[in-house]
Amino acid sequence: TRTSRPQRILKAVQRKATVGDPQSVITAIDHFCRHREWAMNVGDEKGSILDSVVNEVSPVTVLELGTYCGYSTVRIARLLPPGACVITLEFNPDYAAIARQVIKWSGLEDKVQLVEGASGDCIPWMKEHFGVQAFDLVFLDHWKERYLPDTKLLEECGLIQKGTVLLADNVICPGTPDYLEYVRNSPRYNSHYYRSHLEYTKAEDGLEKSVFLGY
Ligand SMILES: O=C(NCCO)c1cc(-c2ccc(F)cc2)cc(O)c1O
Ligand SMILES: [Mg+2]
Repeated sequence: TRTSRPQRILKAVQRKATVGDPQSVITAIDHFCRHREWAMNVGDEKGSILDSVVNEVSPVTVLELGTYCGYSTVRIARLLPPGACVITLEFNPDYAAIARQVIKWSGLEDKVQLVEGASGDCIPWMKEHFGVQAFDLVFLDHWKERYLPDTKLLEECGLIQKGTVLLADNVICPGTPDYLEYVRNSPRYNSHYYRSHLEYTKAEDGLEKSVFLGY
């Protein structure tokens, strides 16, 4: 049977990127997805906004919801200082298997913990299992209907504390209307919309950054 799209993305990384060079992995995936086959990576345009938020927050612990092929995991991890790490959750085992290899090719495996499972099941175990107090940055990029319930679950588990920054992909396309309404109307969040485009296209999309103000 045919290879999968994630397998073809990994092949492009292995053909075009240099082992241990995260930027070359990012460039190889963006080139493949722009010129060969579209895929749902955050991409270079929104990726630059992600970079600027990571640099502004200088997080010690990052939670990424939705790994896919590991493109944004590599973007985030390449900016982290020694001792900082990103925990990334992926429900789909085929995506997780490819992401592990992409992350390894980039040489950033020491800064990444990839967890396979459903966010709703894994989040309640984060504190106990990973010794996490609270996340400094959460990048939401998984099933769009899970953004709001998982944000509420993170609040209930005490994994979001005063100053925690939530950065959500795809708030326009495919769209996360209930999540947007919540963070924009809640007195406990300060929200800002970064207007951009759906990865590798001219369609509008954007990132919503929401800072938790505490209770
Ligand atoms: O579903 C998504 N992510 C979770 C996967 O487990 C996702 C989808 C799309 C997209 C797809 C189809 C289309 F027509 C437009 C957008 C884009 C993204 O950036 C995404 O993150
Ligand atoms: Mg996305």
